[in-house]
Amino acid sequence: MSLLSVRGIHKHFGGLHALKGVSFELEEGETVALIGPNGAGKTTLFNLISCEDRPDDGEIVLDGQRIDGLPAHLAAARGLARTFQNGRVFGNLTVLENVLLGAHTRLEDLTGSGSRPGEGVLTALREIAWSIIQPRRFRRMEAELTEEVRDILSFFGDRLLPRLHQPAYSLSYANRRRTELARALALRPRVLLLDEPTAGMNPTETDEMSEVILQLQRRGQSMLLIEHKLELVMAVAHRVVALDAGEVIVSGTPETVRSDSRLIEAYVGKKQDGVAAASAGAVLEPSLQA
Ligand SMILES: Nc1ncnc2c1ncn2[C@@H]1O[C@H](COP(=O)(O)OP(=O)(O)OP(=O)(O)O)[C@@H](O)[C@H]1O
Repeated sequence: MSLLSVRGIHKHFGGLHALKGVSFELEEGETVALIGPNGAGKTTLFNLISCEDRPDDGEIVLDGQRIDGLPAHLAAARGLARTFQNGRVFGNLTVLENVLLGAHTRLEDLTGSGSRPGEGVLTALREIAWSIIQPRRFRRMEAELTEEVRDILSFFGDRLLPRLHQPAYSLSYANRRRTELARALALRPRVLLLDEPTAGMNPTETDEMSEVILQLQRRGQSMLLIEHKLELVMAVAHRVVALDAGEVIVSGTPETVRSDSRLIEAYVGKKQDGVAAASAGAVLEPSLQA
């Protein structure tokens, strides 16, 4: 049984049929890259898998259980964590606080508080009460979580650790994106969804992120990755699923997908008749930006 199964997903936005029966699998420990030109439906698919939106048809199964249509916080509790294309951190919180937020779902499990949308104040009161009733246990847990945050931040070398207590607004763009990824990792996700983790990064930062992804892979982390940079896809993906206009046009190993004429067609927008030697790699390097 696959860790994540996406089966026959359809999504409409008014008259636009954004996803047309998309299916693919993610196995335990695998990194699958979702590629495709702008507007292909990649982010829409991420929004459905992370349960920020629900499909019109089809099903999404994590570890044998359907998750499509669940509230997003329950999907997170089942082990889905994501990062966003534009990077989302809380500017006024420190790096430590931002990453601790990622562990919040697990903290709730321990305290039994289990927040729901609209219950923010009640949840906070319950947690404060809990910390007063069991201060030693709470402090121990906090110390353990802080240690865990340090461990996660060490993935990024000395990029974040020395900045543990700095507010996120004072960080560079690349460090804010690293902080966001660290927060997702603090959830200890079964499946990590990375939406263009190197967008806006320079080549050195991109190489570093590629190394982080490979490190996560070695630890057995299962990942779905949206990425336009072909070099990064080739370096980290076990398999590639290429979308165009809401449909899977080709899937397979990076090498086979890269040289598939359907991918070239999707990006270039017309048949490459007579271009015998062309491969998607040759046509699309250095990035898959449409
Ligand atoms: N909330 C929405 N309302 C209306 N249309 C939407 C909405 N979200 C996405 N779309 C449309 O659905 C299609 C797929 O968009 P999506 O953002 O998923 O593509 P993408 O492959 O992620 O593109 P990009 O690489 O540019 O991020 C596009 O035509 C987009 O305009």
